[in-house]
Amino acid sequence: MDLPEAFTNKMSALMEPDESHAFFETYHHSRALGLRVNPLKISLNRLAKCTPFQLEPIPFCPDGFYYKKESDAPGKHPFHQAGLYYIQEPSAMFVAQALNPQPGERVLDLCAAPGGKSTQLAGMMDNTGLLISNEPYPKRARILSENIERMGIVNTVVTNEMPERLVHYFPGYFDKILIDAPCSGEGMFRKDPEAMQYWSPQHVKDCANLQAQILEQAYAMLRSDGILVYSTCTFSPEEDEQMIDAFLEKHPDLELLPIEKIAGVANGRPEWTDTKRDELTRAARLWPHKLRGEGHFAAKLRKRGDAPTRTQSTVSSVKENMLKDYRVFENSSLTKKLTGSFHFIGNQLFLLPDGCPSLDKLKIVRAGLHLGEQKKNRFEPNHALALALSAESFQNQIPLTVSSNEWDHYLRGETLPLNDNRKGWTVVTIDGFPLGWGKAAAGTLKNFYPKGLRRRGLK
Ligand SMILES: C[S@@+](CC[C@H](N)C(=O)[O-])C[C@H]1O[C@@H](n2cnc3c(N)ncnc32)[C@H](O)[C@@H]1O
Repeated sequence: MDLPEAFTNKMSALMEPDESHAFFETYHHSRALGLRVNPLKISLNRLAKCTPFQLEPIPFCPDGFYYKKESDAPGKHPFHQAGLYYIQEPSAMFVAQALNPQPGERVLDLCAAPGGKSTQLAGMMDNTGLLISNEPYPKRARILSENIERMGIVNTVVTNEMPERLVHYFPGYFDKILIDAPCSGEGMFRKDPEAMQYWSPQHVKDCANLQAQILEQAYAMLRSDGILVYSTCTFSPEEDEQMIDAFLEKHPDLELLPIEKIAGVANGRPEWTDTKRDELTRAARLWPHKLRGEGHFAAKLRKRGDAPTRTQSTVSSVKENMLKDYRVFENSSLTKKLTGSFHFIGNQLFLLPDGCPSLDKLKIVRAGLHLGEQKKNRFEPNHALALALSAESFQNQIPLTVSSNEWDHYLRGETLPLNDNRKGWTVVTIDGFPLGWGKAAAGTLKNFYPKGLRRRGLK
C-alpha cells in the first residue's frame, strides 16, 4: 500500500523505530472485519448459533464479533435486513462503551452518520430515554435514519442540523454526548484507500480547526456533571491528544476521566503535546499493531462546572380522536395497544421517545418510532413499525426461513403466493424476525418492502 510520504515521515518521527516498524507492517495485511450484535433483537449466543459465518468474539467489545472474509458478505444476508447485527469496523466498537450510556438518559450523538455508534448507544440504552442522533449532511442523515430504522430503534430522534443550531435548542441539556469527529481518517487507509487521496498535512490542520469548534458546541450542550466522549479514527496528535489538551486548557472545569484499557487498548500519548500533561495517558488509543482493528482515539471528559440551561417544553400527545384510523389498523393487525406520546409531522404519525423535547423548527429526519401514514380514512403502517416490534406483536405473519429462497423474492419486491384466503396487513418474518410488510388479498401478498431498500436484499 502506497502511504502518503508526509504521513510515513510524520509517524516515523513520532514513534520509536520498533513501534513504527510494527505499525507500518500492518499495511501489508488485510483489515479486520467486524459485526456487532443488536441486543434489541437477539442475544449473542443465538446469533452466533444461527448465522452461517464463522464468528470470533472481539475482546474489547462484548457485543462484537470478527468475521473471517469479505466473501462472507454479512451485509447481503437477510438477518442484516432484519436488523440482527450492524457491520462495523472493530476498533470503532470501543467508543460507545467508553461513553457507557444508561437506560433513561438524555444522550446526543453529534456527528452520527452512518450510525455505527448511534445504533450501539441505543442498544446500550435499551431503547429508552432519549438519543438525539445528528448529522449535518442530508444524504448521510438519510442513511443514518435507515440504519436506525433497520435496528428497530425507537428512542431516537434523527436530526439534520449543524451543531451551532442545536446549541440554541439544547444548552446544558444532555447527560452524555458523543463527538465521533470528522477527521483526517488515517485509521481508514486499509478499509478505504481513497481516504489517502484526501490526506495532507493541511487536511489534518483543517480537521483540527473544525473539531475544536465542534467540541465547544458540545461543551455548551452538556449538563453540569455530564460526560463527553471525543473520538476520531485518526492517529494525528493534532486531532487527538493536542485537541484534548487545548480543550482542557480552555475549560478548567473539565476533568479527563480514565478509560479502562483492555485487550491491547493503549494509553494516550502526552509526549505528543506541548504541555506533556500526564493525565492524557487516561485517553485511549487503539492501534492496528496492538489489536485487530483499524485504529481509533477516544477521550472521556466530565464537566464539573455549571451549565446554563433553558426550560424545555416536551411534546404532548395528539388527542385520541386523531388516532381513530391508526387504532382501527392496530386492532386488526397488532396484538398489543401502543401507548405514549403520539405526534404527527404532516400526515406521518410517530410515537415519540419519553420526555421528547419540542421539535419545532428543527430539521427532523425521524422522530422515535415511525408508525405510518394517515391516508384518507385509513392508516398505512411504516416499514419502521415492522422492524421495531417482535414477531409476536403481529396478528398475521408469513414465516419464511433462511433455507428457502422465498426471502430473496420478498426482498426483491416481488409478490408472494399465499395458500389461504387471509386479508390485510401481514408481516413477513425470517426465522422468526420481522423483515417487512405485505398486504394480503385474493391469494397473494402484495409487497410493501420499501422500494429504496429492495435491491440490497439480493444474494
Ligand atoms: C467519523 S464520521 C461519524 C461516524 C459515525 N459516528 C458512526 O459511527 O457511524 C463523522 C461524521 O461527522 C459529520 N460532520 C462533518 N462536519 C460536521 C460538523 N461540522 N458537525 C457535525 N458533524 C459533522 C460527517 O458528515 C460524518 O458523517
